[in-house]
Amino acid sequence: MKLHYFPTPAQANVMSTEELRAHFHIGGLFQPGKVLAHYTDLDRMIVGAALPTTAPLGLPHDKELGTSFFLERREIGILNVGAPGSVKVGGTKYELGTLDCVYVGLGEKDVTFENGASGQAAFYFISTPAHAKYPTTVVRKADVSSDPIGDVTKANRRRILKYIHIDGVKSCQLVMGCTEFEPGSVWNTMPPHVHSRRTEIYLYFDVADQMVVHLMGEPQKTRHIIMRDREVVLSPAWSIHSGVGTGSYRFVWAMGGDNQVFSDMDACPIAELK
Ligand SMILES: O=C[C@H](O)[C@@H](O)CC(=O)C(=O)O
Ligand SMILES: [Zn+2]
Repeated sequence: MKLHYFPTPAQANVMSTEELRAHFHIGGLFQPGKVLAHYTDLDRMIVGAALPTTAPLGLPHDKELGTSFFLERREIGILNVGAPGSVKVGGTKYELGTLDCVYVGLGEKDVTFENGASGQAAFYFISTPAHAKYPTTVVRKADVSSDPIGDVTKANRRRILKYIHIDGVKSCQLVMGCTEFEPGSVWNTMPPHVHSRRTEIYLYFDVADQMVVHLMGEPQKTRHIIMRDREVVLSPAWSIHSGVGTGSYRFVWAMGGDNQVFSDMDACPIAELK
């Protein structure tokens, strides 16, 4: 499991494109027949993907974890960004349609990913340290309702679908969901914000052959990273995390850290961005 250590804001401000990408961007996470995961120093979040083909795949238990199995001291949120597939937890099989999610709590030894009939299931996961066990729970996309926010004239009309959060599926610290847009809207998280209490990881997907220009960095010293389909960007506490697509896209956001209240964020007014 690759370990990610973060530069300071001052270091990030002067990095080259290549250096910035090496620290904050993860590509190639979805590989047929493999489970790949990266261990970050963002609230010790592990980000990964499982792309089962014919055989089921299990969670890794690499030495970086220091435990005898992946969820011994952790919880995990798994979201299917592909066609239907299933996740088996203990003896129970959970069928997950596109954009369905399963939360699995501390202590579950056997978690496996299985492909569905179409052969295109794609599981994305985020795991955070946990200190109590919450029940394994499936959250279906159809059951996650949300009123749209933003404004078509600002190209940011979108729905924030919250799956694992304080008023939904309970967790120790993980907060996880997905944002999708109304046709023609392409800006996420604009105006941007920071939240020093929590760190955040984005997975951009359904980007097709377009790109998302992801804005990061301190609000008055922004940098950008070009994102392609199924790529991940890491956002430390001091960084904004916002993006604009050249076409339609969706993204999964996930946070670890202190306060789980979604609205607890410090806005960065557009007029003050640099
Ligand atoms: O802290 C919250 C996260 O940054 C995202 O949920 C924001 C987002 O999806 C959006 O505004 O489009
Ligand atoms: Zn945020």
